[in-house]
Amino acid sequence: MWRRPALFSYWIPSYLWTASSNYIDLHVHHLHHKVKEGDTSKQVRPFITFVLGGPGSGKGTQCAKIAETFGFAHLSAGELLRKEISSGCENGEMILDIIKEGNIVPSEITINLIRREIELSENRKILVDGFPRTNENRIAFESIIGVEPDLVIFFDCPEEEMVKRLLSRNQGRIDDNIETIKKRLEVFDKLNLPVINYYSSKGKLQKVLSIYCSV
Ligand SMILES: Nc1ncnc2c1ncn2[C@@H]1O[C@H](COP(=O)(O)OP(=O)(O)O)[C@@H](O)[C@H]1O
Ligand SMILES: O=c1ccn([C@@H]2O[C@H](COP(=O)(O)OP(=O)(O)O)[C@@H](O)[C@H]2O)c(=O)[nH]1
Repeated sequence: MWRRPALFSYWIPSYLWTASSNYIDLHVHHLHHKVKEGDTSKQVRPFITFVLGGPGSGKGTQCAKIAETFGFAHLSAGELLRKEISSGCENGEMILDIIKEGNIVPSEITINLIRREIELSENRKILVDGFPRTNENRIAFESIIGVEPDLVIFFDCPEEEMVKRLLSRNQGRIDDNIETIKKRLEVFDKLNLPVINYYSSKGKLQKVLSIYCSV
């Protein structure tokens, strides 16, 4: 999909995360071959960061902070799917039924939404929040988009804390009820943890303890 530029003209950073009692500080440890400030060429391969974690672990909250602090574009897969539902498009009803049950939307639908956003964005530093949810999602992304993520951040959070946060999220979400939350937690354990383990084995995973993050 993107022409890989001669030599590496995209970011290959290594991040150092420091967790302390009530905040997380993200330090750029060193940067090699940094994309020049203001380089918005769509020909440059984007620097892709996947942000994973259980439901309510704080992915959206922390992505907003990372995006603001470090100038990333923030694409939330769940938000893109919810927009599809409210747009009344042909897949809307099917997506709604799947989200209500805490299940996973077919890869092709989610990936097409993510791809469209990446293509529309001038920003070459992209945070993909809440995707991939399954190994099947991951493999489909690699095959359709043709790239692997440069970095994967995992917000690790105790289950009881996630439940507490989701029940007080108060955003009127159809899936923030105890029955659907139980299902989402099961799906996370069964399908998303293997993705997290996969990226850990590839040396791409940065684990952050969510209880030490500030809102
Ligand atoms: N570190 C935190 N401490 C307490 N509450 C938090 C924290 N991070 C997020 N929250 C709250 O928990 C809820 C879920 O967070 P959110 O970022 O939406 O999670 P996710 O995107 O992983 O589902 C939100 O109401 C948010 O304000
Ligand atoms: O790649 C994705 C991302 C989200 N979802 C669906 O959208 C819901 C909400 O996801 P989101 O990331 O917004 O919230 P979280 O469950 O992490 O709180 C999930 O339970 C899934 O049903 C999906 O099917 N594929």
